[in-house]
Amino acid sequence: MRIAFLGPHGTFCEQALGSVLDDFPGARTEPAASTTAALDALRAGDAELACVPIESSVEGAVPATMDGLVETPPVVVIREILLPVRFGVLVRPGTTAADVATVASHPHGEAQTRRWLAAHLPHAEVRMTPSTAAAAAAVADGQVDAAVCAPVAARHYGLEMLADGVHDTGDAVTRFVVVARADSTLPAPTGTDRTSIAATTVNEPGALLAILTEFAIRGVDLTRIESRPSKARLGTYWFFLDGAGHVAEAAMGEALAALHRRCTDLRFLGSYPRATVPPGSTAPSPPVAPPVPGQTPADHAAAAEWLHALRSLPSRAAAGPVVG
Ligand SMILES: O=C(O)C(=O)Cc1ccccc1
Repeated sequence: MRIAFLGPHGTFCEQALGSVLDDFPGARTEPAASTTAALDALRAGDAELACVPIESSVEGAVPATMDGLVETPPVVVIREILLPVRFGVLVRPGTTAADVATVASHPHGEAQTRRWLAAHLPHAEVRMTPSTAAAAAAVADGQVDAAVCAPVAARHYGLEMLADGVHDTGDAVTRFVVVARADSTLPAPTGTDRTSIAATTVNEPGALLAILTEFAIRGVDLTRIESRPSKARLGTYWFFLDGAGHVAEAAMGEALAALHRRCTDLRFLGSYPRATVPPGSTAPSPPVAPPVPGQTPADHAAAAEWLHALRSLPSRAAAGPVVG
């Protein structure tokens, strides 16, 4: 099995994937030049899975991933990974801060170190690269003077650390997803799962509220909401929603069925185990709402059983029209 990931070697994405690789025995990891390229490799059949960053606790969504998830042919998330991130500034050996005229990073790397860069390298021009490790490679090639990236990139590209721990906000966590083609198998429910969808709806007052209500009335804890342009015309959007639960469970399944009746387009983007921050990190895991009384899986099962019993009562043919 081939797993494409946001490369080159030395990205946070590679670290995230490495942390779950034992669960994909025999997998071969293959660096892709960008998030879009990793998802394209998956869709083209050049990889069976793709691992890409989807959001960070500091900078929010990774737009290329959100957009890539709703392209066709359809893909689904089968796994999420939470990785605490720490940034360093890497340079060619012997470079001092005074020598740094250009510094490169992934947009999320720049966003998470903006204040540090303004304070310590105020005259450096900041350039964007498809990944933090691509920035490190550009330093090694002499295209830029410094990279904001994972400290581990130093040994991949023969660089040295000019400064470590340069992030503006401590305890930053990035969420990565492992994505498969939609015709592959669905992860079995674990009891602590997350389901992702993307929906479009008509433009009328209350349309989004109606979508949210389908989850609320079934006690589904929504864990994320994002919107992205549909790209068809200005003012039309995909709404991306994540909720606690698995499509195989009654509450989530019924909510999705209701959305199918209500939305102009609905994409199922996967049900997969909810990740926590790895042990040893001081960063907190995402919050989880307690179950709503009357809406637990056991409550749904009891209600379904009751309905099934009602429907199993012997039925009588309806009386025909009275003639004469
Ligand atoms: O570029 C990388 O190394 C990535 O994996 C994407 C990213 C960039 C910045 C913070 C977290 C993840």
